[in-house]
Amino acid sequence: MSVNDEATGQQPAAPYDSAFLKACRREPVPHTPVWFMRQAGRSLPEYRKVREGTAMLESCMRPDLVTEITLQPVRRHGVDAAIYFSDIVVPLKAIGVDLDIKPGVGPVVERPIRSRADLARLRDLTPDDVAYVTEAIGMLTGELGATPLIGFAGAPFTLASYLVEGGPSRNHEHTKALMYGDPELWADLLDRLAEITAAFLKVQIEAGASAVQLFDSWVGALAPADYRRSVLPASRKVFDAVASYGVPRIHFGVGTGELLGILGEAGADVVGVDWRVPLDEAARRVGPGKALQGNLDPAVLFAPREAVEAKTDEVLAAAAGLDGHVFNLGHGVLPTTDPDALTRLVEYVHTRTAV
Ligand SMILES: Cc1c2[nH]c(c1CCC(=O)O)Cc1[nH]c(c(CCC(=O)O)c1C)Cc1[nH]c(c(CCC(=O)O)c1C)Cc1[nH]c(c(C)c1CCC(=O)O)C2
Repeated sequence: MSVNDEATGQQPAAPYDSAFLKACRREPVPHTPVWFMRQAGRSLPEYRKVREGTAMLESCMRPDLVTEITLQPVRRHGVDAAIYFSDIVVPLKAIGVDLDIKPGVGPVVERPIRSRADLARLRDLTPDDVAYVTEAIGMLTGELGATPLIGFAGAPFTLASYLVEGGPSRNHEHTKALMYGDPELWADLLDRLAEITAAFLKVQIEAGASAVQLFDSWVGALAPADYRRSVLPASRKVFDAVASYGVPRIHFGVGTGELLGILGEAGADVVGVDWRVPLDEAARRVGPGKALQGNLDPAVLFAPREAVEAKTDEVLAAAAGLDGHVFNLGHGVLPTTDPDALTRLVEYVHTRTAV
């Protein structure tokens, strides 16, 4: 029996029939589905316990740990989807980029990529490079039963920002210097990253992921014209490469209010929205034919329960007229969030939206 059926004793239906995938396909749902970006991670004591003594990247390569950590938030919160436990830099590590994830800092790249010679170091990703992903997803889909698994990857711009800066960056100055200063090298770098990303998403879908999310977390740093010229072609290439599988494709970035219309053009079926733009306004900007995902401010979870419920009602009211809504936070779960507040939130959204 799968993790979510133990409570009900019901026979699992297929992930295809889940509220999450129905909402992504803009079909009627029994309740608004909920999952949280970064639901698997530091807000959970059981996560900290199993991660003890194992470095982040090493845990991503251990199918037993990946399976356990991915399942933890499904068991605890009853979310409508699992997200595969990994990190956006895992495929880069897999092709030999000398990087590490430093606790409290994020991904750090030993030798940043800033020249044509550096670019030559980014080789193709083959399924054999990430055999542990195929193995872990096989284990996971068995355990998850009817609960869908979301695969993910970092989008070319966000990956490039780590590779070019050499680590996390507030202003992305080296990244933008390359983008404006050597457009040809920039385009080749993003194209290379699009190929690696597409290959990584294909591995996850072929292993059993029911949907994929492309995280372009830092793309909100760009003006719309620069996004259109210098980033959109690479993101579109990723979405096109996985279109034929027919699994929903989600596209998310932070601070993308001014980009929402163009983000829609990259090809996703679902557009993720941070908390700065209400969902009804986001729907006008994205245009018809796409579901939306979001968008409660993750910091709201630090307020008393009544305030969380009031802010959740605002999100649900703005989502009322949408053609497909997946409830999520506007960005990842903050590490010091009370896990019980997340469990209550799932229950609250399910109750308020049950038909
Ligand atoms: C930009 C980005 C990264 N990684 C990711 C993004 C895009 C999402 C976003 O915008 O938040 C994506 C990511 N990273 C992780 C997941 C797991 C799945 C999930 O639960 O969402 C996902 C989807 C695990 C992780 N990735 C990381 C952790 C923390 C490491 C730990 O627990 O020791 C986890 C659980 C490390 C990481 N990796 C990265 C950062 C900024 C950090 C945090 C650094 C820190 O504060 O320690 C790069």
